[in-house]
Amino acid sequence: MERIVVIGANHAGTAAINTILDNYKDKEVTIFDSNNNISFLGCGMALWIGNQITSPDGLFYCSKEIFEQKGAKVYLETIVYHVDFEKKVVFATGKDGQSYQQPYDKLIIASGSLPISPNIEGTDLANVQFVKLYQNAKEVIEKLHQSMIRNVVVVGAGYIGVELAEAFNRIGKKVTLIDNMSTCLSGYYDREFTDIMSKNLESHGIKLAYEETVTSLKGNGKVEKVVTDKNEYAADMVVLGIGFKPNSQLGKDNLKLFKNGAYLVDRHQQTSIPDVYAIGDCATVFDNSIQATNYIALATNAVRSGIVAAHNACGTPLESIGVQGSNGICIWNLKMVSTGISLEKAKKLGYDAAAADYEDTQKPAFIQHDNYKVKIRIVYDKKTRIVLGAQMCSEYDISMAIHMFSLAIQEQVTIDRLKLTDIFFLPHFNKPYNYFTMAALQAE
Ligand SMILES: Cc1cc2nc3c(=O)[nH]c(=O)nc-3n(C[C@H](O)[C@H](O)[C@H](O)COP(=O)(O)OP(=O)(O)OC[C@H]3O[C@@H](n4cnc5c(N)ncnc54)[C@H](O)[C@@H]3O)c2cc1C
Ligand SMILES: NC(=O)c1ccc[n+]([C@@H]2O[C@H](COP(=O)([O-])OP(=O)(O)OC[C@H]3O[C@@H](n4cnc5c(N)ncnc54)[C@H](O)[C@@H]3O)[C@@H](O)[C@H]2O)c1
Repeated sequence: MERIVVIGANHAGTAAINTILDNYKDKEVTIFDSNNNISFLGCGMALWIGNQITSPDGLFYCSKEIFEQKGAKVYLETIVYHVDFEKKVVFATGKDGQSYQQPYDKLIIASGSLPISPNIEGTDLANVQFVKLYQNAKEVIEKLHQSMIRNVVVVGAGYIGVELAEAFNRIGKKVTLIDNMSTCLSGYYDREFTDIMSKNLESHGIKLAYEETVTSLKGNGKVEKVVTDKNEYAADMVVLGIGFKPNSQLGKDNLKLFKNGAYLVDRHQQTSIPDVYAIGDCATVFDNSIQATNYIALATNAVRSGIVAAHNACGTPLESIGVQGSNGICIWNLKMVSTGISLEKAKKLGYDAAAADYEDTQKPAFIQHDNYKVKIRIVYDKKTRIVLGAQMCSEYDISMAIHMFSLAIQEQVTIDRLKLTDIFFLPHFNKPYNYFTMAALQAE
């Protein structure tokens, strides 16, 4: 039987493993993961901390037992410390000190990402928290129950930081949100959108500290304050959410790497060494919005890349169709979704880019209930007319709408083709002149 070894069994690894076990019965699958749990949905962390869900049970969708029932060998709490890419052998050590030398015919690396730690004094103080694993969330919740934690400082106003700022505020904590950029969510939206989110955060009592760089964390055993280049903030707990870096420790000396250290992979998820695949947060993606290799750490990319690698590793050629970094966030019922690149990012990348903006209510004025304003921006290249990105914001659930733009970017559709796209009208749902059409018609 062909031997397939998978290193890492979280979202990317789990997708690859289930695809193999469900579709290819003639493979011998061996799985190593250093954690004691798998498939933890990090996105549930803020809901759990903010008491919007009362238990973490629903935040797992797979387990060691499920893999074993499907015939795999699973070693949890087992760290892979070396791979001999020549001899095709994986070396690992279990929590009990047991060592493993596992030969492979095909190797899938799904070693994910690691939280970026700011290089400042005081990160080792008690109550300074990273938030990536189930254990991190559990520890935060236990501390919130045990000790008097009043002031929480969240460093990083990206997706994790904004979601956790809301979560701590929901349970009555005084929250300060710090970011070294001039706004929140700057990696995903233009200012016209992030200012709406900032107003939303402030209106709920979050103190915003943008364009500030944390220089040290102070305290005596436990953290007591955060010092930035401009201010000082009292802190009984500090949460660090300043981004992830790819975890490419195992193959960095043998496999070709992207500029940020992620494993460079082709459209089959294959690395620079044949029969070695990399998926999820440790690997690059093909970004359709810029038609180039990129790094976008999202569970959605992790899952799709896992499926693609599994089929290729089992001999079924399958090409990734690329991604456009579609994402969404919902903070006190303000929903924002985006795909592709923002106008600011497009210009920084040298595109002759423009934005077609529109704002309107979802339904005709004669509908007096559940009729919210929707703000939309379509970013396009003035030269090629191709859609580069889109952003939407509303209290209305616009999550389905962004998928249309995701597909448009994937298929390299021009904004002119969008102008007359067939979009139905029914007053219960939308307007005859809906905001997609009206925005596209604004294009210069
Ligand atoms: C708080 C939070 C909220 C998030 N919310 C969202 C969201 O709403 N939507 C979204 O799309 N994405 C979200 N993400 C991002 C998403 O969680 C990641 O993109 C996803 O986890 C990537 O999956 P992965 O399997 O590639 O990597 P990881 O989840 O990092 O898993 C890597 C696995 O490999 C194992 N491993 C690593 N090295 C070794 C080794 N040497 N030996 C053995 N095992 C090893 C680790 O134990 C781990 O289980 C969120 C992330 C966080 C932290
Ligand atoms: N809803 C979602 O789709 C969702 C939710 C959570 C996480 N995620 C993903 O998980 C990954 C990690 O999320 P994240 O929020 O950690 O990363 P992020 O990249 O979304 O945000 C990091 C933030 O930290 C800021 N920052 C960086 N260095 C800093 C410093 N030294 N001081 C202060 N601020 C600093 C950045 O400006 C940025 O705003 C991302 O890929 C994100 O897309 C997605």
